[in-house]
Formats: sequence, structure tokens, C-alpha cells
Amino acid sequence: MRTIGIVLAGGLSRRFGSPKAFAMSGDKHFYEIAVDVLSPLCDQVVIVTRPELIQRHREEDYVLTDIIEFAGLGPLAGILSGMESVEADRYVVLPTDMPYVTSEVLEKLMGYHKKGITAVISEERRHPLVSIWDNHFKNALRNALENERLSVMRLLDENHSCWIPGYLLTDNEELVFTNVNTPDVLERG
Ligand SMILES: Nc1nc2c(ncn2[C@@H]2O[C@H](COP(=O)(O)OP(=O)(O)OP(=O)(O)O)[C@@H](O)[C@H]2O)c(=O)[nH]1
Repeated sequence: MRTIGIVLAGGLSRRFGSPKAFAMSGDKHFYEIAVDVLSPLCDQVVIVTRPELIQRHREEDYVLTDIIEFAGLGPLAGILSGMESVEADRYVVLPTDMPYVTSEVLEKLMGYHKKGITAVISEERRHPLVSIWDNHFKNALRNALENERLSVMRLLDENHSCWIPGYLLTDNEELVFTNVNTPDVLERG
């Protein structure tokens, strides 16, 4: 089964104040952490970012921008752009702003994936962007974007999606599923 990893690295990072993909944790940029987490599990990893950030990536990264007609419309645009760039049976999506998710966690999530979309719910918070998408969801995604239905949660609610509790994936779900939207979250970590 061919599996592609999609790193969501676009967006405006308004709350963070600078592009989150280039925030640092230890000696790595957030986007590098996401690539390293996905690489052992996937045949290929694509990073979907904003046009002005492409030059900041390493030569070895496979980086692309959102499909022009949907550019900047949010995470759904990034997911569809990644899915349409490389043919595969399934796509493992990871946002750059969740740098504590590990390969082990995603491997377990992949073990629970049967069909449709599989995502994580941790301590009653849903994480629709830590997720696995079957190829055939491209149509539903494109349709949603064309009709300006931009909510990932809504798309998952309207389609076959399976929510896996975080405690089945890690015994440290509070840290692992931390969403770094503001610099103070990083400082606390
Ligand atoms: N490719 C792509 N990724 C996006 C887009 N919008 C958000 N993302 C990514 O999706 C994840 C969640 O993004 P958010 O935190 O909801 O949005 P944001 O624009 O990055 O941040 P705020 O401006 O603070 O809301 C992050 O990893 C972003 O990099 C987009 O339009 N295209």
C-alpha cells in the first residue's frame, strides 16, 4: 500500500507571530521534525507551504504550495494540494505546529485505520489534522473547497471518519497532542 506523508506548513501563523514551520524545538525547525516523524512511515513526504517560504527549505525537501485556486484557504487546501501532488492509496497528514507527535504514535494510528478518514481525539479535544486520509477523499475535499466549506471538522463530521482516543496511542497525551499556536506554549514546554 502506497502511503504519502503531508506536512501542513502554510497558514498565516498570526497567533505565533512568525511562520510556525520555522519555529525551533531543540536544534530542529518544526517542519523538519514533522518530516522526520513521517519519513520512516511513508514512501514519500511532501511539505505544503506558502510561496514566499519555499526558498527557506532544504534542497532535499519536497516542497510545494497550495493549488492556486485554493491558496491560503486553510488546512483543507493544504491537504488536497498534497494529495493531488503524488498518487497514493492513503495520506498521513501532520501539521507543523504539533512537534511532539512521534513516529510511534502515528504508526499506532495507522494500525487503527480501516477506511475513510482516521483522526485523533485526546482529552475531549479533536485533532482533525493528525489524520489519515484515503485517496478517494480528494473528491469530497475538492467539492468542499469549491463551495467554500473550509472547516476540516465539518468535512470529517459529514463523512466516514473514525476518532481514535489519544490514550491508545501514547501514555503522555497531554504533551504529545500539544498544539503550539502561540510562543508561550513553546516556552512552557
Ligand atoms: N498548506 C497550508 N497549510 C495551512 C494553511 N492554513 C493553515 N495551515 C497549516 O495547518 C495547521 C493549522 O493551522 P492554524 O493554526 O489553524 O492556522 P495558521 O494560519 O497557521 O495560524 P493562525 O494565523 O494563528 O490561525 C498548521 O500546521 C498550518 O501550517 C493553508 O492555507 N495552507
